[in-house]
Amino acid sequence: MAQFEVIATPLAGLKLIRRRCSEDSRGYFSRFFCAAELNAVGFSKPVAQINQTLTRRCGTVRGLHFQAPPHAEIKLVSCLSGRIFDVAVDLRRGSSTFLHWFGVELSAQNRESLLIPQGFAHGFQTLADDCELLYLHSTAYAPAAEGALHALEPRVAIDWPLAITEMSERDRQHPNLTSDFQGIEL
Ligand SMILES: Cc1cn([C@H]2C[C@H](O)[C@@H](COP(=O)(O)OP(=O)(O)O[C@H]3O[C@@H](C)C(=O)[C@@H](O)[C@H]3O)O2)c(=O)[nH]c1=O
Repeated sequence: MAQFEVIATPLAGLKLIRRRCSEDSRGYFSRFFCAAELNAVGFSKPVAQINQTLTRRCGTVRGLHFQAPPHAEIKLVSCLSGRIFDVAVDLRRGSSTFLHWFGVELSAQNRESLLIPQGFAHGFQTLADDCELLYLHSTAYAPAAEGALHALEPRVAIDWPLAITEMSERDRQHPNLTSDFQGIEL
């Protein structure tokens, strides 16, 4: 039996993954990652790195981040405690949804993850204090390949659910996109 329900989003290749779970009086069992099943729906490379973050304050935004080719990466983003509004932005050159964004609530309770293909920027806003995230990446961290968009980039115009309470100094400094930005050639 499939362990994941795979839900399409309006952005081709970007998928919401709902983990099934079996419960009994002790609690529950839920498969978190399965190479065979998730390869087939877009996590088509081995996991190269797993990262964990804790974000203390409700309303904090992290992102929007991506890695440029040849270090472009697939990410599976999950929220292990708390609630977040998770966002992916299509940066693929020539995409019919170029610069469109998709946002969804991820939480420990809904057991949903966002499977983000190469060519997308990613960010999130915490909807509660003390949000813990787990990221599975297909590519190792490559600081020289890091790219970013400002969370308030006007050409993307993300409708963040809450007032932004905190951002990193680095994320505050990202410049707006220039009018000639054509996206990422994968
Ligand atoms: C992203 C990353 C950062 N670092 C280092 C760099 C820095 O010293 C410290 C904190 O990095 P940052 O401030 O960039 O962390 P953060 O702003 O949380 O970055 C994350 O944001 C979200 C939205 C994502 O999608 C993630 O992939 C990642 O880019 O950790 C690693 O060692 N490995 C990594 O994979």
